Amino acid sequence: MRKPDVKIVLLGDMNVGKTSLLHRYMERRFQDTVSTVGGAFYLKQWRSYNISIWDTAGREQFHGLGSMYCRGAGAIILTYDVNHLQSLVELEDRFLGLTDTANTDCLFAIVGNKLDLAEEGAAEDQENEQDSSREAGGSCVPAKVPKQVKLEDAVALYKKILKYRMLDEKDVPAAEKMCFETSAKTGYNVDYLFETLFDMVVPMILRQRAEGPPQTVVISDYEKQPKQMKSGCCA
Ligand SMILES: Nc1nc2c(ncn2[C@@H]2O[C@H](COP(=O)(O)OP(=O)(O)OP(=O)(O)O)[C@@H](O)[C@H]2O)c(=O)[nH]1
Ligand SMILES: [Mg+2]
Repeated sequence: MRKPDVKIVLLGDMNVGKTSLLHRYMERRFQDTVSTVGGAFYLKQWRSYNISIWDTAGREQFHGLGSMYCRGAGAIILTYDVNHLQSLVELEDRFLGLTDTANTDCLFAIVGNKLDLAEEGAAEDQENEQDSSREAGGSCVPAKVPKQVKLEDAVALYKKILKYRMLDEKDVPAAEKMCFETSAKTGYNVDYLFETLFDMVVPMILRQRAEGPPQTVVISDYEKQPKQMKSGCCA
């Protein structure tokens, strides 16, 4: 298997559409999903770089695995549902702590998915909506509901994340650049989300290559690893 140059992880509550976003990007379609068990990963070649993208389970029972998936991540996509405020709240309450194991220069994107179901999203559907509604199985169009989460709420969370990670706003990409609204169903903004992040992680890869492999072993990191990791899991 090709060795990934960088790791990107999708985190967020169950049902927000993490798996659907990845399917839309990797397989170019919207299809039925089942709630993810544990996690799964895709390998994407972007220019000459290999990027692993990890899909995680939002269900509470898999919560303990989250920090393991985030270990060494170069970017984390915190995903919520624009029509479900609690899913944004959960990002701060339940998921942010899992990112402690990510790289110190890890990038954060905050993504509000299911924009097609929100009233404000109606005008933003892309030309591939026609295709996706056919794939989704017919003419039944779900009723639109007022959008519960505003983009400014996501921007506020991004700023909280910077505080939590003790980062200065001037050293990281601006909040407005890192907060996205998407629809896995219509494809709206999905390529833009992933490809913006890919472009941003390339300099990290180049920096790592220039520095070469780490010369030291951090014993405390080793001790924190779950026992099963010692026998060759690929995370
Ligand atoms: N209308 C609409 N439905 C979506 C969208 N994205 C996902 N869904 C639906 O929402 C449900 C959950 O989607 P998943 O992608 O399985 O959600 P998940 O975040 O991976 O959930 P877990 O694996 O349980 O953490 C499915 O019924 C999807 O078809 C979207 O952009 N628009
Ligand atoms: Mg899933």
